[in-house]
Amino acid sequence: MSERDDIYTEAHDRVADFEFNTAVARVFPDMIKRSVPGYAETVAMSGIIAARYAKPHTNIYDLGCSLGAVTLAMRHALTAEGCRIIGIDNSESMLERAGHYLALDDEGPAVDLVCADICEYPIENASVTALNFVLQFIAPEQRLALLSNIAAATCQGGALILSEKIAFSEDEQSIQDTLHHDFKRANGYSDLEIAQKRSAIENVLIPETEDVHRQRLLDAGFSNVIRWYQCFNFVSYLAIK
Ligand SMILES: Nc1ncnc2c1ncn2[C@@H]1O[C@H](C[S@+](CC[C@H]([NH3+])C(=O)[O-])CC(=O)[O-])[C@@H](O)[C@H]1O
Ligand SMILES: O=C(O)C(=O)Cc1ccccc1
Repeated sequence: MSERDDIYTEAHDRVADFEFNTAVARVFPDMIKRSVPGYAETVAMSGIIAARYAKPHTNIYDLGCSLGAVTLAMRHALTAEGCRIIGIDNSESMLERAGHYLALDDEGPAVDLVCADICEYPIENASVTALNFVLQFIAPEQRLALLSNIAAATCQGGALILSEKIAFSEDEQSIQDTLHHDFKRANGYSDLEIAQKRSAIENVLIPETEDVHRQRLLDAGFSNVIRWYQCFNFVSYLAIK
């Protein structure tokens, strides 16, 4: 089992920007489970959706794969013949650990893990791509280019599975934030941990509204966007080419 996330327990005068370093990789399964409401369901359903949209002899991408949770969910669910799964992350600490999990798993199609920036990596012959809580970490001005690359590489009838922390109008924002913080508190995070993590991610994780996400997915070349899951401010979309 993963170690407990105690990264923000001590008080700091100045909280550094959040990074996917070795300390975060070590506690990541605990951190994401206690921080993202519905994370386990999102991962499991990404496998179910990938199986429905995967086409034989295409590539299945997990962009920003971290420890490979979605990579493995897709690997276990796929039934289309001759697919290749490619998990990409630019954090060496994450990928090294993903490699250990993958080595314990031998069920399903071939998986390649690649250490690269997803904004630079060539995506080709895709039927399914997952971006599970990753686009939110890409600079907003780079998001359309990334989604356009994915759409251009995706075959007709293929899909993008996109999960994000999203933003709302002012009134709803404060309700959703309060409920998210209640969720974190119920999972054992103190008010200090919640406040320090909040300032660490402030300039690093940039949420956008549902309208912005939907319009950009259409502009990128997807023809249909549906919301298939929401728990508080964490939402999952299916964009179909
Ligand atoms: N430019 C980039 N290129 C490659 N990787 C990147 C980049 N920017 C960020 N990352 C990677 O995106 C991942 C985001 S976590 C994804 C969870 C996973 N999908 C999961 O379903 O468990 C989400 C979270 O921590 O909230 C990290 O591993 C980063 O290194
Ligand atoms: O912890 C938070 O407040 C989040 O928004 C989710 C999260 C989960 C893991 C790393 C960074 C952000």
